[in-house]
Amino acid sequence: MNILDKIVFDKRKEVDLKKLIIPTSQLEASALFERPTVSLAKALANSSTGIIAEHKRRSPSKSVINQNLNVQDVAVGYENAGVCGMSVLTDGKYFGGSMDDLLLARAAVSMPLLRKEFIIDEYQILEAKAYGSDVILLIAAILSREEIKIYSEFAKKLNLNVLLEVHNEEELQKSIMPSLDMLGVNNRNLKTFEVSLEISKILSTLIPDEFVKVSESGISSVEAINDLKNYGYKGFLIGENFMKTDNPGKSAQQFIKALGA
Ligand SMILES: O=P(O)(O)OC[C@@H](O)[C@@H](O)c1c[nH]c2ccccc12
Repeated sequence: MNILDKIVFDKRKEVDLKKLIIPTSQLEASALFERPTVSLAKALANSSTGIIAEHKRRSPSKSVINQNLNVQDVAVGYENAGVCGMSVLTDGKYFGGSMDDLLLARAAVSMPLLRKEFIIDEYQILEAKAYGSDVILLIAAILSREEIKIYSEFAKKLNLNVLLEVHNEEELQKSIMPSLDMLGVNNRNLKTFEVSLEISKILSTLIPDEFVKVSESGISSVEAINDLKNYGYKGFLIGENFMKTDNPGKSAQQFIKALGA
């Protein structure tokens, strides 16, 4: 089993257990379930910087990144820096995140929040909404075209934006459908952890114009962003580069200033 298979194997067990503890009726009764969501796709389309900043304590590829921070401080720091939105890792076992991280971030900021998760069940989409998320991530590497269709349409009905993540041409071709808002190219192969920004460049021409293009992972310089902008990218998902510092908000602020946009 590769790491992605392991994550999905564990995730199925986790979701089955969660369903027994918190039924969907309870999720739907959450006060946040009625909250009007905000669109990350629109924020990116109207932005000249396009930064989506991530909260990530650790990862299977890097082990510990930063375990000493308060998620609310990070969220407020990112928002003050002027990012377009924040990605909050909610997987516990491999990334050290939690649903509480999402809830706490929601309580602290009003910018669009993306629930960064391995979604394999509609239950997790209801959960995302109930904990204050505006956007969900769907990962093409772990879903069939049919599942992507069902989950994205379900998310749209809940007024959530959908970011669909691909890593190669095959995943991209199988995923294109009108119920997606943003197409993200993950520069990191989730099976081998290899990172190359060339993936974003190669796949850029195959993404239809109606989708907001997002480049994800391994981005650590202003030059990389200016380069990717030439390939039509409007969104840039950055985690480690900010999270490895003592003050991710301040790092994001300096980064955005250096972008000069
Ligand atoms: O820390 P980085 O290299 O800037 O990457 C952020 C983000 O793209 C990465 O965390 C990510 C992209 N897709 C994912 C899917 C699951 C978990 C994590 C991810």
